[in-house]
Amino acid sequence: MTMQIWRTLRGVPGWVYALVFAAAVFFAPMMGLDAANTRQVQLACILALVVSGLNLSLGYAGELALGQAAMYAAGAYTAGLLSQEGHTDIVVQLIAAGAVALIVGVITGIPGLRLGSWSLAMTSFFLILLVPDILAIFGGKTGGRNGLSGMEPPTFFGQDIGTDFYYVVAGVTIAWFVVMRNLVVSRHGIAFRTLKQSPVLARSQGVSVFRMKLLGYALGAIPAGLAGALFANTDLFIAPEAFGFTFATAVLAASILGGSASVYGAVLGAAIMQFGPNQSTAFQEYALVVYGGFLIVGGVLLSGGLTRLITAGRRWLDRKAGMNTPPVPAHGDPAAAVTVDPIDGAVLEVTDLSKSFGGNQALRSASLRAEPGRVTALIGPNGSGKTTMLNMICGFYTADAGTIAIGGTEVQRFSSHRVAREGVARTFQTPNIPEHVTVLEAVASGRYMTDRSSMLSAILRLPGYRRTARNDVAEAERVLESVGMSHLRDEVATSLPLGMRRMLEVARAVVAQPRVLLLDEIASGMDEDELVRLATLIRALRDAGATVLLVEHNFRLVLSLADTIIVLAQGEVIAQGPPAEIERHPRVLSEYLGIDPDGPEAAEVETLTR
Ligand SMILES: Nc1ncnc2c1ncn2[C@@H]1O[C@H](COP(=O)(O)OP(=O)(O)OP(=O)(O)O)[C@@H](O)[C@H]1O
Repeated sequence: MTMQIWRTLRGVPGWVYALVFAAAVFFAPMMGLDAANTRQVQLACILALVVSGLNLSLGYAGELALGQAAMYAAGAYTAGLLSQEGHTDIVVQLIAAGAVALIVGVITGIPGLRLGSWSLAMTSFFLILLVPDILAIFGGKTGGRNGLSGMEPPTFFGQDIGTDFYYVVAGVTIAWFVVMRNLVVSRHGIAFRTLKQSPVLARSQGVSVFRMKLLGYALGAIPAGLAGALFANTDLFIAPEAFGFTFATAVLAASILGGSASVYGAVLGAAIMQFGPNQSTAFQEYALVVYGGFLIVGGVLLSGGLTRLITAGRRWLDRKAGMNTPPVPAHGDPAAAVTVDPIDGAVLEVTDLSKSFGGNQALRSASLRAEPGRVTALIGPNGSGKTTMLNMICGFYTADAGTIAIGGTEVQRFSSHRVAREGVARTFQTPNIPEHVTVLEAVASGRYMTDRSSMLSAILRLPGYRRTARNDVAEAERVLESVGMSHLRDEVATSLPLGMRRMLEVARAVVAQPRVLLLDEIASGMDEDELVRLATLIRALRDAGATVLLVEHNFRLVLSLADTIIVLAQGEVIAQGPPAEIERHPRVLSEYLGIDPDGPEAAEVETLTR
């Protein structure tokens, strides 16, 4: 019975719950909520806005930045000063506050992000410490440490808002959360998560890490600015203490406690904070201690905050209700034909490439050429430089000497996201898949550079975005079908077994319609069926016109797939040619396979590979 109710509840789309909750918050005063609690909900909404900004930059873009308190101050003082000057319209104040906060975010974010590592955390931390001093310097206008008073009550197109101000706060908060939700579920949101987990993967998909992190931080400034304007109009008085270090810690604690990688975590964290410690005046003295406690509970004990706990509970109930389908082997005939749209492959030409790491010469004047419509395999013993070669083609390392050309364009000086934009897609030796995304989302994320669509169009759900999102899903479903994994589309991608995670990586690279496809040891961990599927897909890609460069230890697979084999040993190309030639090459037999070229084993290799 209980499980039946659970199944029914799970059948209701998630947005319905969000809508009901939003309506309950919006209409709370009409439904009889008293004035004191209405004020608490209003303050919780304002805090939730600030926390959501931190979630965008910390939880999604992976950058610990505490500057939200400063942007909150920027928004509040912008609204306050406008109000003093007689500009009481709340719409004007909100727009101005959001814009000023955005400018503060961009200006303070650039140096912090340029320096990399912990720099943004440090610069944003100092920004908070500077807020009271900056306000004191402009004391004539801001009232300095005494605070800014003399604000006029807010108006809406000339009408006094009065006690209806609550609806403005609730309305702005709900609107922002819709915007944020639209953003995080879009391809840009997945790109943020990818970036957080693996900047290397994000770059390989054409994402500019600096630009994206700045965008996350700067976008997070907007709700903080809006919250500032709303806060300033709540009591028509603001003072520097409201925006200091204690507030910044409260925001961080709420974010971590609620779950920073979650839209709803911001609401949950802010609500707990507002209805818990913030309500009591006796608590002020111990504020930092309590926030520290929340940080420990949220960050260390819960790891992922309360939303993660809720998700785990939901999964547990799903399992109890028999709703979880455990990953099962791939569906369908592994050898079934796969159709791939024609691909405009590009010639990959590497000439005299050298690279050393300290005294270790990983590549010595190595050259290779991979052509469209052909599978070129790169083989060699462990440590011979194969992965280094792929990493250099992708722009992860700079060359000591030599050139790399894709379709005639020299790319050896390009940053890795620019190489990706030239049409290079790759898989990784250790599968690199963002956490908490579904199989379908993970595969579709490979299309980030295909059919580009702006963040604004994603936020506003414009027709262009809807079309791109539809194409992303259709294309990802099609490729998943061809690798027999379409039934796993809604599984958590990282929960798949190794062979399937590798296949997922191949699918993710394929949806990008790459002109050059680099596959790094994808066969290890795959079972026989998966190997057949993989071979079928690679042949289909080749026949569609892609340039495939395959780094592989599975010699049998290499011999059955490759048109040309290039053999590396100690960073040097020691042999290249068609499979029939390579399998008899004495140096390949002795250095790669460790077989005496004249012994009986050499003949065995030939029969094995027939
Ligand atoms: N980032 C790095 N820093 C220092 N040395 C490196 C780095 N990357 C590779 N090397 C060294 O370069 C040499 C070539 O390594 P690489 O990983 O390219 O070989 P590989 O042929 O791909 O080996 P495997 O088959 O084991 O993956 C090795 O000696 C390795 O230790």
